[in-house]
Amino acid sequence: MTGRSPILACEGIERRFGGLVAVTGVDMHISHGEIFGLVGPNGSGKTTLTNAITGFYPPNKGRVLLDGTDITGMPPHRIAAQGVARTFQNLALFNGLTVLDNILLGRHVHMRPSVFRTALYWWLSKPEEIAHREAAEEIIEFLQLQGIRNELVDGIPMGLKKRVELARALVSEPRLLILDEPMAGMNQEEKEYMARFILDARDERGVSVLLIEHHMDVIVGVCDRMLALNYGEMIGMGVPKDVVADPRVVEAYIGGTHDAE
Ligand SMILES: Nc1ncnc2c1ncn2[C@@H]1O[C@H](COP(=O)(O)OP(=O)(O)OP(=O)(O)O)[C@@H](O)[C@H]1O
Repeated sequence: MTGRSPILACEGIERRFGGLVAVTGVDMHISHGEIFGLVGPNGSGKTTLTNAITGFYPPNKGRVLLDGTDITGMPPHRIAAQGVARTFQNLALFNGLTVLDNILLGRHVHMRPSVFRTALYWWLSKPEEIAHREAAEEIIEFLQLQGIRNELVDGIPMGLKKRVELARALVSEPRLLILDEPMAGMNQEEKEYMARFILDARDERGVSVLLIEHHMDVIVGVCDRMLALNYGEMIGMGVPKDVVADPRVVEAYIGGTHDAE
């Protein structure tokens, strides 16, 4: 590990919206193979930091480095092409398409434009499209989605929708996977499944993970290190069991709208 750049480094990140400072002074890094948690009460800047990393809202100050390469201010599609995949807090699946087709869309970063245009309809016709389908099938098996692969996403339960989103992110073969509240609205059993899949993605597929999550039991159980934000500022970083016991973090959660479960 010595001498190797972290998969992600954020240096002095600040993002403002008009007069509102949504995130400021964020310095953090994620090592290769690490599962890194990001917590904070509502409005503390978690999504803004994620958007600064992924190019949706570039930072006003600071730098974002991916495996040592400065990606600050690159448009989201170029950052995705560099190997950064994300899932969204509010699901971003395509209703009217099947589970398989939604997952196949995650291959777009590997498709030539002409292939992408026709992928959903003609993917059986060429070796390249067959390779994309094989990648999708492999992820379907990995995430145990075989039983619903041909169902429309519209009708499947929320826990499975979240899993399909994870599948669509993983099928792009990312180096860094950013998961924005992948367990929101899940029951205990679904949460345990999702936690297992995240660990397996790291262990078996070598993906590094930035995990935004309100469920502290998940953060403590799954993450190697974590960062806590409050009002856009860092209030704790380190090993989860220490950070969640930090009085500033406890206070932020008691004062906020989320319970530290
Ligand atoms: N596009 C935007 N325009 C204006 N203000 C914004 C924008 N995005 C976020 N904010 C503000 O920035 C602050 C941080 O919001 P952000 O969504 O990053 O917090 P969060 O920690 O992700 O919250 P939640 O847990 O509710 O998702 C909030 O005050 C929010 O209102």
